[in-house]
Amino acid sequence: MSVRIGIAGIAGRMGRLLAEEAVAAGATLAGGTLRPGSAAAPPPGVPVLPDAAALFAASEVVIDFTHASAAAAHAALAARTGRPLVLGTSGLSPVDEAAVAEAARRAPICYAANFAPGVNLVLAIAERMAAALPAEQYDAEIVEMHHRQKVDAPSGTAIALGRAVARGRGTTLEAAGRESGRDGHTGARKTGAIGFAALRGGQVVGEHTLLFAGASEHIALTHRSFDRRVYATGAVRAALWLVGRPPGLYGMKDVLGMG
Ligand SMILES: NC(=O)C1=CN([C@@H]2O[C@H](COP(=O)(O)OP(=O)(O)OC[C@H]3O[C@@H](n4cnc5c(N)ncnc54)[C@H](OP(=O)(O)O)[C@@H]3O)[C@@H](O)[C@H]2O)C=CC1
Ligand SMILES: O=C(O)C1=N[C@H](C(=O)O)C[C@H](O)C1
Repeated sequence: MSVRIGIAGIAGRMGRLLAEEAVAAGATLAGGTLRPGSAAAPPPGVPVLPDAAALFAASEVVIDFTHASAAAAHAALAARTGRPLVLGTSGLSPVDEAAVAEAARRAPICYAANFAPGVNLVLAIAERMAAALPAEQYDAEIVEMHHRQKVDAPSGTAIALGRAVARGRGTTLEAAGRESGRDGHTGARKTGAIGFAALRGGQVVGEHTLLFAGASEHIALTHRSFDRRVYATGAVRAALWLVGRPPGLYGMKDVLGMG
């Protein structure tokens, strides 16, 4: 019997690709949801379910690439039903992330800023680079560029890169401090802070560069996605991996065996 996958936000850019990739992986599409009140057209042949509760009831695993405002409710449904959840949505607040972590005590949840395998390798390398390059000598700056429709900034991946740098330096992103959106009389850059710059334009799928800027040298690590299908393939892989796992908060590195 093939795994029944449900897709929240079925009419979105990612929702449509997730439906295609789920079928390509041999899964059955249990159905999808639209934003409440939305008039968007779902991909042909995919059953549209009335709400997220119906989606969880019909599915063995649910994939959510929607909007941050929906993440906590989807995580709560995962906890209530025990059904696995793959969460790719970005822009979650600390409160939303705490709700996801709490839900993961009762259901397996795979939450990842980026489901592309290459990005997860970059995150691991970023942590090692940060451990080797002292914060007093190398300023860490993260630059990302995305399509003009993206609604959150900096991207989830940029924040994950910042967290990886902070971990490598034995601290947290909150303690290191974020410097974003510099404009006007900002004062000098703080030593140890992690800088973020977000560019938006055209149809850029996703580009991230982590720069370590020293007085005499720069070292840059760049990842570029050319096709967002790479995220859909990774998320479906995560969904199939998650079925039958015990409750817990997993990441794409666990799916890839890099945990
Ligand atoms: N982790 C990763 O690897 C990746 C993460 N993402 C993230 O995934 C999210 C979606 O991206 P993308 O597909 O480009 O965005 P889209 O806006 O194209 O798709 C999101 C879809 O979700 C719908 N939606 C919003 N709220 C709900 C809800 N409560 N229930 C059901 N559907 C809802 C939207 O409807 P409507 O348009 O009517 O508002 C829209 O159709 C973003 O947060 C993005 O950053 C994207 C790519 C990779
Ligand atoms: O919105 C997008 O498109 C993407 N969002 C994710 C993010 O915020 O990091 C992943 C990828 O960069 C594409």
